[in-house]
Amino acid sequence: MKSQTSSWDYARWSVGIGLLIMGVGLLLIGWSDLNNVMALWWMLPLMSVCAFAAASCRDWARHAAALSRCNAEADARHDMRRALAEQAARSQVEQQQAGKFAALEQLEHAIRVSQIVIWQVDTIRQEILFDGVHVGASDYLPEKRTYQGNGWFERLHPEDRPGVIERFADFLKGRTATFEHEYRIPDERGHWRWIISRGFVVERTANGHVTLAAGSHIDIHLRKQAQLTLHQERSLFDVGPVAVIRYVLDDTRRIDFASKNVAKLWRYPRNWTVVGKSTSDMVPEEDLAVTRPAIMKALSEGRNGVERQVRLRMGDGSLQWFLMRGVFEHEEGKVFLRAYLISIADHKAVEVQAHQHRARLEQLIAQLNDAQADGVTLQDSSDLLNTAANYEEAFKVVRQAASRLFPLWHGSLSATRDDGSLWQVGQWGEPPPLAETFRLDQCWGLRRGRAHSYMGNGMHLCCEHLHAPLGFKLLPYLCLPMAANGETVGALHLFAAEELSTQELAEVESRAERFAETLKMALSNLRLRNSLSDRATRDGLTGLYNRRLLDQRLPIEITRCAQQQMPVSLAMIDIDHFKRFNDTWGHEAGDLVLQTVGHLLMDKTRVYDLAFRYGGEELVLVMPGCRLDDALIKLDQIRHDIEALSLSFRAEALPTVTVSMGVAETTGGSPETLLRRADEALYQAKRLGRNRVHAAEARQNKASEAHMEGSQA
Ligand SMILES: Nc1nc2c(ncn2[C@@H]2O[C@H](COP(=O)(O)OP(=O)(O)OP(=O)(O)O)[C@@H](O)[C@H]2O)c(=O)[nH]1
Repeated sequence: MKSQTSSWDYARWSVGIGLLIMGVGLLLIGWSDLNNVMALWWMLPLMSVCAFAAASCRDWARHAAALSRCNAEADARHDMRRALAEQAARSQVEQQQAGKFAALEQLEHAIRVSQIVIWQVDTIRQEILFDGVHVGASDYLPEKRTYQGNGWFERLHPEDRPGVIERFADFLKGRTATFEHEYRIPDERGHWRWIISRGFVVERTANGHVTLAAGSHIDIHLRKQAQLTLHQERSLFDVGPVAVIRYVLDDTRRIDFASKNVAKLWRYPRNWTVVGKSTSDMVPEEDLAVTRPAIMKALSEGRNGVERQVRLRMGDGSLQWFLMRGVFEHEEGKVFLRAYLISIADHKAVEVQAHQHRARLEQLIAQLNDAQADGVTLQDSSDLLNTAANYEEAFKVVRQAASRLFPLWHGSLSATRDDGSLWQVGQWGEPPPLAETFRLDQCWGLRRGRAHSYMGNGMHLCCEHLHAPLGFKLLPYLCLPMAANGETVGALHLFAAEELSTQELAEVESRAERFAETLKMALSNLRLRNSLSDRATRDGLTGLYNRRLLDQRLPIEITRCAQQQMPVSLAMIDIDHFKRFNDTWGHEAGDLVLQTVGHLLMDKTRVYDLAFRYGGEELVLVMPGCRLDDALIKLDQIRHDIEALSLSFRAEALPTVTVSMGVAETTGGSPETLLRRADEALYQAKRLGRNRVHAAEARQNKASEAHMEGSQA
């Protein structure tokens, strides 16, 4: 300390002051008085004492001053300390207060940020005070609001309000220790938001009734929405349209999980379960063959899942389309497929419908194109038919046009004869066995005067001119009558090569009617022309072709058949003992016999065969394409039929009429030789006893033919 004085200082001060007093004493008494020098010796302690005293006095003074200063300083320090203490105390209070304020601010901030609303209920005042950030969607507004009475509850969602009121009443009446409930309140925009409200008791009466309670609201909207969505999704899988199954991707394909709704959705009994079954039990084999490789491919490519359309077997046995979204799950070294399945039956039905519409449209376009092509074909056919000289030419045109118009159909053309019956002009493809001649009433189309369609399903009548053998499966066919100028001129017959629908048959019928329309005028013209020509070519008594026509036609038929490597057989027919008959029964009766035999010949022979009156009672039958053996059989039948005739003239029975026949065959030989050989054979038949058929032998034929042709040359 600077103010402290050491005893050494006192000593220094004492010596100094003593020396000073002694000097002053010497000056006063003078150096001359050395007697008094001794006196100085005693003055020394005195001076020292004086100096000491002086020094002490100075120290005392200094001490006193220092003490005084110290006291003052001490007082000052005390004051300062007190002031500092007071200051510190004040600061502490201030700090405490400041801390409190900061904490409150932080709390308030935290409340605002966390969207917590603090509430306080005063049951005595019947009011609820809210403090904090009002729950809102985006623009939060600080709110300090008091609701009186039920003002707050009226803001709640109507569905939640009764529950909240009930629970809050329980809480206020002390029935529950705390209040906790989730409900909806409106936000600033009027949208409902979920909150959770929790409360606790602050004060209560002696009987337990709450007088003051406090609590908080916390916005749980997002969580609640997520909860609701999850719940909805879960219920979707349990009662909704999506079925969930899981099965192991090994050879068993065993299903180990299924949602509750599977039985209902798949139309199985309520207690039925798919768990434990294999996917093979549910999916048809052909679908499995495609779906399984697709699933395994997706797995091998490391995908998370797979999406397929599959058909599942329903409880009622039907197959229904489903969209399957599968997710792979790996568990305990096994791979499972969790499949979410939703019916796409409606979608598929629409798809099928759309496909049908598209197909129908394409069909219509095709029909339009076909119709245009048909129009061209019909026009061409019409032109050609009008120039056809005879039925054969007409038939060629018809066959060609029909093959183009009805490529998958076989057919036949019939024409009307003078007696009203019909004969087959020709046929193409492979129609069922048909009568070569038939009556008009044997065809339903001709009978009714309109197209007759036969579906082969037992619903339609089959025409009699079809001679389908027993067990023959008759496919759909059409008969289209053709009438012109008030008379039937013929019929077009079309036979399907395969089963077809009613719709398809109707379409062909419509087209065939147009074809028949074109055809009928040509047939009518042809018939008229033929009738005029018949008068020049037919024998007036018998109706058979005359010899002039035989001379024209025989070479044509031989050449035509030879081109197709076919023979022509020719029969010369002569009525036995006709002279005698005439002589006995008269010439008119003889005419009747000739006429009857002529008609029988026309009736009993094919349409291709040509019967001529060669001269007198001699008739000739030309059978193109007919071998000698077949001709013999046919001729013998005719001979028999003639013999079986029972004729009467003027109510008088005529005797049995018999004929003799000689037949020869040629392939490309001359007409004259053929006629001659047939005549020779006839001669033989007469010679052998009549009423018989005699054939020129094949070898002899050849030799004789060669010889005769050689001699003619
Ligand atoms: N009624 C009728 N008789 C005819 C006609 N044309 C020919 N005749 C007769 O037919 C007869 C032919 O007789 P013949 O050639 O002698 O032969 P046949 O009496 O039939 O004796 P065979 O032929 O040997 O069995 C003659 O009496 C002719 O008058 C005809 O148009 N009408």
